[in-house]
Amino acid sequence: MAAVVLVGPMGAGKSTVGALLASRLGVALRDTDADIAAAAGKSVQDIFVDEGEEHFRTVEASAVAAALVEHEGVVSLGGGAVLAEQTRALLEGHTVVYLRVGVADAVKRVGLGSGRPLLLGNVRGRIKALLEERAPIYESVATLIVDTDDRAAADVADEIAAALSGQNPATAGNRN
Ligand SMILES: Nc1ncnc2c1ncn2[C@@H]1O[C@H](COP(=O)(O)OP(=O)(O)OP(=O)(O)O)[C@@H](O)[C@H]1O
Ligand SMILES: O=C(O)C1=C[C@@H](O)[C@@H](O)[C@H](O)C1
Ligand SMILES: [Mg+2]
Repeated sequence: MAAVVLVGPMGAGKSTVGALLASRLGVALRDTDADIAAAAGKSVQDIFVDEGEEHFRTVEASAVAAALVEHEGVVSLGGGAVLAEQTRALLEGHTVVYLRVGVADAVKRVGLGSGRPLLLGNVRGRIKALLEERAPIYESVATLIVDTDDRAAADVADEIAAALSGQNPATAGNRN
């Protein structure tokens, strides 16, 4: 079973913080976007273009279910993985960290949005809408919420590692 699961929108830093956190905890990172791309033999973006978002979400739900059971380290989910009811149910009982990010920082971090099919055409507008729509969903699955705006990824990873080891109980355990 996964030790800790990272959720949050595109640009929150799930993959980046996930790698740093895994190294602090001495475990491996499993990133479900990477799993899906490896299994399909093509990028997430190409899966969206060739097979469509609905197909991607079906594959994603299976990839997340497998990762949560099989992987004992850090699991970083794709930004939209929590849209699946099955995934939200599977997250119950896990330590789930919501990496929160505001529109400005998310836009800065994703740049032109390359490789992120849902941002094509209007990066800022799409990010703003996705953050608004999804914030309550991320909050509902989170056992810990960590703000990432104006912070280095290493600092975010340090806070999570400290909270997990019980050094910072004030920020731990705030499941909504
Ligand atoms: N706290 C941070 N401060 C500054 N830059 C960051 C921070 N976290 C991540 N980044 C940068 O932002 C970009 C996006 O980060 P990352 O790919 O980890 O996001 P993600 O949450 O995994 O997004 P996606 O849902 O698209 O997979 C990367 O270039 C990364 O280096
Ligand atoms: O927020 C989203 O819906 C997505 C985020 C990425 O991690 C990828 O899973 C894909 O680009 C979709
Ligand atoms: Mg990622």
